[in-house]
Amino acid sequence: MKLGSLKEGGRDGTLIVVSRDLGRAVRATGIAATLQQALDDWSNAAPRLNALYESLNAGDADGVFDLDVARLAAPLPRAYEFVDGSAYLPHVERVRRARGAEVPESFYTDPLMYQATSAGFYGPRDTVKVTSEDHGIDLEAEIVVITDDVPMAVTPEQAAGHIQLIGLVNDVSLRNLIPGELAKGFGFLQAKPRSALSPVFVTPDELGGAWQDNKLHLPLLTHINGEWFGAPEAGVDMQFDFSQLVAHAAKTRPLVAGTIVGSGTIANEDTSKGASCFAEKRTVETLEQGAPKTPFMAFGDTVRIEMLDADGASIFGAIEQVIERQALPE
Ligand SMILES: O=C(O)/C=C/C(=O)CC(=O)CC(=O)O
Repeated sequence: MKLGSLKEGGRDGTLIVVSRDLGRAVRATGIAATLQQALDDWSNAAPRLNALYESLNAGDADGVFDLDVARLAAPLPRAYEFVDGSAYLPHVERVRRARGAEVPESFYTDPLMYQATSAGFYGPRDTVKVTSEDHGIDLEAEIVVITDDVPMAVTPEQAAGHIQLIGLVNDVSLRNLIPGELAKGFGFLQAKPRSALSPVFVTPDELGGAWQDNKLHLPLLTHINGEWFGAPEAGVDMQFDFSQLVAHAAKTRPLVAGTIVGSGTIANEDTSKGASCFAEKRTVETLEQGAPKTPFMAFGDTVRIEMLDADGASIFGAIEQVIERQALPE
């Protein structure tokens, strides 16, 4: 099934069930007011939501309306946790090379992960607000999974059973703030502002054969200002699958229902697939042409991130955002 949230009813939005073709929706009133509420009681809520999804697709649900993506909040407008991995080593190698840092051997056996911002997510059409272009405005196109309650110290095999929903994220990154911030040794803060989530999250069964071995085997498409930017294969070069990433996050603490676990920026060894962030594109240009040619994003630029199924249909809907200057408070 496919689930989203309307920008109505409070800070956590209003849960809706969305048709497979993303054209229609129905409020999940009577089952759960918000997606977080549904995840808190997933074993009861999921079958009831799924029954509503089936009747919506069959055309016999009540209260159906046409879906307007502009009215959507992020499916989880705020979440208790967002932990973001970095499972695609070609990305790690390139961004580190760009700032003259080494890739330790342990990164190939022990997932890299940080505690990201979850207090507020942009909706799929919300503008990205940044105070200055000098920050080096970048996107990171990624896949996320959403868990139910995960006990502490689960194995990857056990963790796999706790992956309930899958979606996309634009992990907005401010590249010029990263070197100084990471040099302090405490991790990202100012360099990782709010991220945007896809219009809908979907259950793994919605992905058919594309969801295998806890990886999503499809390309993730990014366009910048309407131009193709990249379509790396998400099932290729993923060093750690989602069950390993969830188990890693849960090693010393339980994860609460609604925890969002990110894959890291989708990247392939094969540079002909393009990039999912400007930092990588600039590194490839430096290697091939001696210097980066493509600037980071500017105010007014648009980013579009989407994944299509084998028939060319959008699975999660598109994240489509304009970069906008945030005025300073008076
Ligand atoms: O090491 C750096 O300079 C920056 C790293 C990231 O921004 C990585 C990150 O957010 C995780 C990922 O997308 O793979």
